[in-house]
Amino acid sequence: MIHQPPVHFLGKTLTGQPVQKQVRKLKDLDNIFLDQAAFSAADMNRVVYEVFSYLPVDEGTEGGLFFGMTHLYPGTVGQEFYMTKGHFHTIENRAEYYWCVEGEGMLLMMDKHRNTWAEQMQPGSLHYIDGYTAHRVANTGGGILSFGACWPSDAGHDYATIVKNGFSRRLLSVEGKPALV
Ligand SMILES: O=P(O)(O)OC[C@H]1O[C@H](O)[C@H](O)[C@@H](O)[C@@H]1O
Ligand SMILES: [Fe+2]
Repeated sequence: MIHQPPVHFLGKTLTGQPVQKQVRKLKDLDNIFLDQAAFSAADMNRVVYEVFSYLPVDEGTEGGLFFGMTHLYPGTVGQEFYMTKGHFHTIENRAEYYWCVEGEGMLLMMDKHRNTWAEQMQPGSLHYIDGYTAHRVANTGGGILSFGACWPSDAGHDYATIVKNGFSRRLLSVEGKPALV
């Protein structure tokens, strides 16, 4: 039997059934940004990013893979660029790939010892995120940053550790340029 694949990935667009769309607004990113005054003054309904996910197996399936496309909008809160919440995986040893399709950004990674480093994202850049490593993406450009992701379906997302302790370094816009401080 010959099957048509159910999902198509054209440029930065993921379409077909079953693709799920998740929208994250500023109000979903409480306790993420450093400048709480700037955060409180901002429009909480502002969309920061959208994630389109292809989840062909149930969440938690050992050995399965998920696929996602994230569109992260440009913007800042205080001196910080719009960024994803960031997470460790609940099953800590699970790795992930990110790759940049469009735009300019920075992938922040932090290991269990709280060492933080960053990789530059530009169209075509491929990023291997090892297990035990928290990951967050910031949009440092003037347009949409689109990146793909592929991760194990049993990895899970541990957001709580990042909401509580953050990353050990922050990516700030200093004179319009990204600086890890
Ligand atoms: O989950 P966040 O930290 O908000 O990042 C946004 C999303 O980025 C990628 O698409 C990941 O693969 C998703 O698992 C993640 O949900
Ligand atoms: Fe992840």
